[in-house]
Amino acid sequence: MMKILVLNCGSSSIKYKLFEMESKEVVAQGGVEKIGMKGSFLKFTLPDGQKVMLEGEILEHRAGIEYILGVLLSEKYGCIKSLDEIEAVGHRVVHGGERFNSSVLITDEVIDILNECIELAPLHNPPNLKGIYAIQELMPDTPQVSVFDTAFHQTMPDYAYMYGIPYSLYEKYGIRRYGFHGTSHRYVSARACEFLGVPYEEQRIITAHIGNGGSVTAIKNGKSVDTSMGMTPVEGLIMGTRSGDVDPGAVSYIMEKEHMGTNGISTLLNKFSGVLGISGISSDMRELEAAIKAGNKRAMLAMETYNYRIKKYIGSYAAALGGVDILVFTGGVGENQFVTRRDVCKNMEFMGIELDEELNASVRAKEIVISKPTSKVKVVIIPTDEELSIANDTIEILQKG
Ligand SMILES: Nc1ncnc2c1ncn2[C@@H]1O[C@H](COP(=O)(O)OP(=O)(O)O)[C@@H](O)[C@H]1O
Ligand SMILES: CC(=O)OP(=O)(O)O
Ligand SMILES: [Mg+2]
Repeated sequence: MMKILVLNCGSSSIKYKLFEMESKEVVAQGGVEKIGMKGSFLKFTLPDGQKVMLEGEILEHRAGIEYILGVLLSEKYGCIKSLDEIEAVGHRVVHGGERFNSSVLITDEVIDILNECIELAPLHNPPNLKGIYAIQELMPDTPQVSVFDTAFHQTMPDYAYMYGIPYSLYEKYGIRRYGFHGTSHRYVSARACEFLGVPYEEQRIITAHIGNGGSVTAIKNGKSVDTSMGMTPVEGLIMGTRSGDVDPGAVSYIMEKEHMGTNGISTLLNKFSGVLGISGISSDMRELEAAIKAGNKRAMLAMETYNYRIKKYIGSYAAALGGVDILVFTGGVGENQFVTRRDVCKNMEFMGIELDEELNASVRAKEIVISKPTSKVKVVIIPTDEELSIANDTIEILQKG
């Protein structure tokens, strides 16, 4: 029985899923949170759905992974007898720069390149690398695979990824659009075509991955041709705590007025902006909805701004693609929150989008068509599964040898 461990190592957290690959079943899942902080813990879900939380002093990523492996092996909560049962480990790696257009087996050379990519993603790549190093130490004979957020978007044409700044900055520092969430955009777009029974290589698809972070991607004939996130995951949509598009002139103005340095402005735009920043309430759409119901005006404004930005990206990508065949909603918000889907699709009949509003309001988190039969654009919900996609890539790379 072939098992694959998938790891998503963030700055202070590690999420994991262990897959049984014959059945594609998740046999264990959970995560470590608050690494290096007070009150760190490991939380996981047992096969019967029961949640368990174990506190522990988890000072760094290696300790977190050791803790996870310990639980997988434990008599009480475990599901494996030996680490040898884990055939390979697949990692979510955020930034692969221009060097990777698909998933790869991790070698010393790959690790060197990942280290070079740290400059492009200082918040994301270092913890990803820590996870890779920890597995090298704890399971030295187990192959590891790196699955990049950026890889799927490497097919973008140059005119879509260039910024309007001096070309020398692209040459010197690689400043360009890279795009993220590629594993999700690739998975849901392909899955939508399977579900609808149409050939992936012949569709114009817009995928809206709307979770805590969010991005919209234009996909033509199976290839990403544009995406809303940029050199970093802060561009594009308004997100839970990230600003999305802001006039660069406003950024330098804020820095001057508020006496902010580069760290200050980065924290402001990444952690205190977006839905949280506008509403002053929360980054979580469920809490925003509750506040709207209670009559909070700024919560309402945050929601409208958020939905409007998604609509604008869909309109611009329809232009980029020369029309749309399929519109996919995914991610925590895209799958669950019907209000966002409804408002984004409102008054879009001119471009062939006719949402079945009643159906839309009654469904969540399952594969379903939510457009009317007469709608030229098929609007679908496809729950994303980045971890399964990473596990599938990992197996594929192993089998290629
Ligand atoms: N039932 C729901 N209704 C509305 N929004 C939801 C619901 N469940 C989750 N969300 C939203 O989805 C977000 C998490 O999305 P997710 O894709 O899981 O994020 P990430 O993977 O980036 O952490 C939450 O912050 C919340 O705003
Ligand atoms: C890369 C990235 O932005 O990921 P997330 O939106 O899941 O935080
Ligand atoms: Mg996400």
